[in-house]
Amino acid sequence: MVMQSQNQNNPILTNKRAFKGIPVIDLSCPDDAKHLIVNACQDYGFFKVINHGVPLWLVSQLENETMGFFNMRQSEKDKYCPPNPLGYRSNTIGTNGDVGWIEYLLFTSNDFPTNSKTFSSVAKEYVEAVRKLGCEILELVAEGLKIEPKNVLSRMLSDEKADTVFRLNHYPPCPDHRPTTNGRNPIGFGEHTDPQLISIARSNTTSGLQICLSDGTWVPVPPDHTSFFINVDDLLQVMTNGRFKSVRHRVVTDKLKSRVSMIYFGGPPLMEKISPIGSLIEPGEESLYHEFTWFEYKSYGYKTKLADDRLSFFHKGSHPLSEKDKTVAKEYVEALRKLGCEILELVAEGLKIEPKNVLSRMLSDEKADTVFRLNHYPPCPDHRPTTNGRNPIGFGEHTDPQLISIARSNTTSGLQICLSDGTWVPVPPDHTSFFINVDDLLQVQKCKE
Ligand SMILES: C=C1C[C@]23C[C@@]1(O)CC[C@H]2[C@@]12CC[C@H](O)[C@@](C)(C(=O)O1)[C@H]2[C@@H]3C(=O)O
Ligand SMILES: O=C(O)CCC(=O)C(=O)O
Ligand SMILES: [Fe+2]
Repeated sequence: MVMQSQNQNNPILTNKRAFKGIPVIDLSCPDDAKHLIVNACQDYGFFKVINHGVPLWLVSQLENETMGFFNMRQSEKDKYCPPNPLGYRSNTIGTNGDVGWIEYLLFTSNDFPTNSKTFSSVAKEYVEAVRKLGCEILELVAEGLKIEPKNVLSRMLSDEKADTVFRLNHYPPCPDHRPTTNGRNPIGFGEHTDPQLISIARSNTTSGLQICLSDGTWVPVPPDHTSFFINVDDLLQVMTNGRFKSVRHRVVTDKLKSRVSMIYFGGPPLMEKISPIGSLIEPGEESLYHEFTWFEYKSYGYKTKLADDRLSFFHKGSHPLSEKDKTVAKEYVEALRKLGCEILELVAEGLKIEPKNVLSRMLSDEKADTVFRLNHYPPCPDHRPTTNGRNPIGFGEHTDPQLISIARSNTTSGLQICLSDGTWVPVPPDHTSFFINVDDLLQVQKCKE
């Protein structure tokens, strides 16, 4: 029997001739660098910089402090795990069910609460140094693209309200290193693009990072602990009207060595409006993206799963509803919102709480955070019950996080609810009625009474 080695499965080799390696940009020659950077951003959305000016002692000091933190006992590290996605976390990435063989510290601008004063101040100094490097690179991008003024991109990172994220990742050696069913090593950080403008990453000497080329093949990035790797992120793809590619990347684990990476994500101020830069829209071309604020993009993006294509939601050609359908949807949502208010007023009256609009006002507020969802569950041909004896799942069990949800379905059954004793009961469909769910916030409101 011939055993297939992992490399034989690996599409990188089939494409080896086409890919010439990760572009290396020497920042000590800015005149060459600006053109090379533009090419790299167009071809791969990824490149490495050398002679970057960030002191290596600062980089090593931060790596030492970082390992000092991750080497602490689990119970100590768990103390830095606040109820939001910032701070220390292990195994979970984001808040939407993604997991990885990883532990990390996640910080937002200028605030690096850690176990030691030295660690926090070294992190601060490091972020300031890489932010400057980010500005330098974005100015070279502007020069290379001939866009004026040359700080049009970099000013978003230097703005005092810039929304910076800083992340320290630790991927411990992964002992159970059997390749998964698709022949790949277990995942440390699943495939994704970074939502910001640019990301600046430095790792230790352990490999694992891979980037996805435009033809869909994945290539490993040879580690280089003295250099920085630069990613084009989603916003830069939008601002260049798709000329630059936001690079899809992932990290696979190593069986023996632990990997540490430190990544600065350069985001603009939350209220910054993002749209393609006029001079980059070629004659005869159209703006590919709707205008949005970074706040809107981030709020949407942080509700998605890691691997999702967040940009497609803001892509002009791909709005799922026609103009006519959008008007109908708007009218429908407005009618349901009114129904929701009426029900919440009846709830207030029933509970004898005053004033009677105490709940309903939250839906009628002009800033109310409404979500509207249209689901389609195609017939599922492979309808063998799963191992637990149930039919295949269309939408897994959950509670809705809002105040109330108002649902209508066609005549196909499928919805089930869980009773307080844990039994599941089917909801007979009724396409002329609405079904009302008590959501998480209404449960909390009620407990407060
Ligand atoms: C699953 C997620 C984790 C993430 C927020 C998101 O909902 C989708 C984008 C993810 C990402 C990727 C780049 C950065 O590591 C990060 C901090 C970011 O800004 O977007 C993470 C988010 C996270 O880990 O919270
Ligand atoms: O660890 C790495 O090198 C990459 C991690 C990453 O992509 C991220 O933190 O967004
Ligand atoms: Fe990333």
